[in-house]
Amino acid sequence: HHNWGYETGVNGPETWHKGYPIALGSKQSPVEIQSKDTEYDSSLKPLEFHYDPSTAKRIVNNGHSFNVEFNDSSDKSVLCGGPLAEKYRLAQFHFHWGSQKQPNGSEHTLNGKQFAAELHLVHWNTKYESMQNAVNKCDGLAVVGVLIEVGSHPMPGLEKITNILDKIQTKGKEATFNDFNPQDLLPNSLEFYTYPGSLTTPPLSECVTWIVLNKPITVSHEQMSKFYNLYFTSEGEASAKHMVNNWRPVQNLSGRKIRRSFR
Ligand SMILES: CCN[C@H]1CN(CCOCC)S(=O)(=O)c2sc(S(N)(=O)=O)cc21
Ligand SMILES: [Zn+2]
Repeated sequence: HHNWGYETGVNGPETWHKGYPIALGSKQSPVEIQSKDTEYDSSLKPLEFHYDPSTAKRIVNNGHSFNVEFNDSSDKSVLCGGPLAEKYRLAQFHFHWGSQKQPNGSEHTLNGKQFAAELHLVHWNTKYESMQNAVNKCDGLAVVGVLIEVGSHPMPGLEKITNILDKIQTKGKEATFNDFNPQDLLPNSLEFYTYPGSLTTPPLSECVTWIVLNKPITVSHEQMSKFYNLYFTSEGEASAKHMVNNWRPVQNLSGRKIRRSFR
């Protein structure tokens, strides 16, 4: 089952449980967030992003999305505060999106709305030696989810990314990607929702403290369309498949409480 993907009925989310039984677990992600059903928690601290742009290293098409990878061999780029009891190191960020025809591709939905796309900033708990160790601990990862809508204004912080995507069109391609601060991809407000969940792709480990920002960012149609030009498939593969609709549908909350940082 290492050829999981997003092709409905072939290797898509409905088939993942065959290789990863945890797919049927009770702490799966993403989920639908209904603000009215969340609980304001005054003990939640403000989120603190301490990112050093020099830790940005590489951008890679991994056949599922593209990852901007960071050097996580020291505490130079960390997330703390919010619901987190410890410091979490930034390892990578990536996106999930829809397609030209089916423009909605966010994973979390907010008050019944699915957004065009979603950014995931992936961090692992520094009390565990590595990401590998962290993914099998319930407090191993902290992923910040940023909802993305398409509007008339481009997102300046996204330009550096959309301008290099033509260098990593197919699976396995990579390019150097230095001097980038992911804070340039955040909305003005850091109000957030938080709940215990999982990776939204195999291995679907239930190791994630999810932190979903309440406000979306806005990118332009031109910026979004550059995502649709990527391929799931590697160069020269028989049938080329555009990298579109790489999102998992919402999963059952199964009694989980979603807390919010704002009244
Ligand atoms: C395509 C595989 N995606 C995985 C890869 N990693 C997990 C496995 O790592 C083993 C060392 S990950 O921790 O980088 C990660 S975070 C998310 S998400 N969409 O929930 O933010 C998915 C994934
Ligand atoms: Zn993701």
